[in-house]
Amino acid sequence: MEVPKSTETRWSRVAPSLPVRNVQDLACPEGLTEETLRYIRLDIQEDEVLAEQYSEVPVIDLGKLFNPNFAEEESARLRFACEDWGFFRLVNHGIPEEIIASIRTDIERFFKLPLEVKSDYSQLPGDLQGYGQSFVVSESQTLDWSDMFVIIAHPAQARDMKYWPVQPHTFRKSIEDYSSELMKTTHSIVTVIAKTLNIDLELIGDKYVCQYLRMNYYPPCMTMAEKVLGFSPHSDGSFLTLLLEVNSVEGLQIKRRNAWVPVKPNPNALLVNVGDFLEIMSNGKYKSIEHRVRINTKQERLTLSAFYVPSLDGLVSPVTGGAEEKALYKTVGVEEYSKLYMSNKLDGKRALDHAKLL
Ligand SMILES: O=C(O)CCC(=O)C(=O)O
Ligand SMILES: [Fe+2]
Repeated sequence: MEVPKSTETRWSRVAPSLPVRNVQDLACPEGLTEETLRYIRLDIQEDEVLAEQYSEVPVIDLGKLFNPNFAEEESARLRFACEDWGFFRLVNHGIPEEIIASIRTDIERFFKLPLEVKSDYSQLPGDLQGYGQSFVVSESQTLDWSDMFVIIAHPAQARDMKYWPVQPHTFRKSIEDYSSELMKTTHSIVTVIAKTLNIDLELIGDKYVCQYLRMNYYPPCMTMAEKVLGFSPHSDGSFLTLLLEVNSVEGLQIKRRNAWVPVKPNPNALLVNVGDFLEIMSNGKYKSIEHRVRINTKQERLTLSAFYVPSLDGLVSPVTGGAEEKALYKTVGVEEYSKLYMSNKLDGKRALDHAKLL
């Protein structure tokens, strides 16, 4: 897969950084201060939370997708998951346990480093790479009760990176190992997705060339957990996203039939979701679903999201099944769409709504 060299610098124009406070450093105050009060959200949707649907997120077994005895049935389940939920749990994903264990440990260690050390990482060259305050966030995220560290980790691009974080000292290896394993897993899923949509794999080939790893840290908040959000409601501006729950503290909720469904962490699985570009390409058959993160009163939540994004030069068009199926989306330029996604010019709508044909 070709990865355009210019991607890194162009991203800084697509997604300029907004200054945000380091939330972990606010140190879960016992009382409210002026600084923490600004995180109180008046817009937390009071939609129903359906805790009883907790365990219903579809589970897909990657092994079965490639086992001739089960492939047909499992692919049908995958199709249902993408159509009806936009999310699924991936079990039997094939990533060696040691690799997952190392990345988990290193992410935990990373967020425990003193603020000065982590902040140094925000000065690293490479635009889409940085920690906390100086890093790219969209306008709606400036009030999020969380910190993040993002790194471009597509193996081909990562090799060109000259400066890697040196603490924890195994960080680079953990990231590289996880990243390349995950790339293989993603390729397998995409192969099946292409089949279920009856789309030539070649047509999808350039839709998941860039992999961005984003480590999320959601500090607990004793005094006002109910009033803050770790991550504002959003759908992902990716083709596909694969989430690893670094620890098992809950918080993620997904929108389903106008209610929020909490997702129970599963240490042995990944959580996969359809992103905006896949919704467009599937002409709306597969859904890029809104999700958000709530905050815990006592425990920190740690996750690692991997976003698979098309090359900035590319275009994404809806693929229709023939003359009788009308296109419901415009063809979008990836760069232009990403700019819109990151901007605050969405008038309360999602970027995806701008891609829909009326
Ligand atoms: O941390 C989570 O559970 C969700 C993160 C997420 O939605 C994202 O990174 O886009
Ligand atoms: Fe997300």
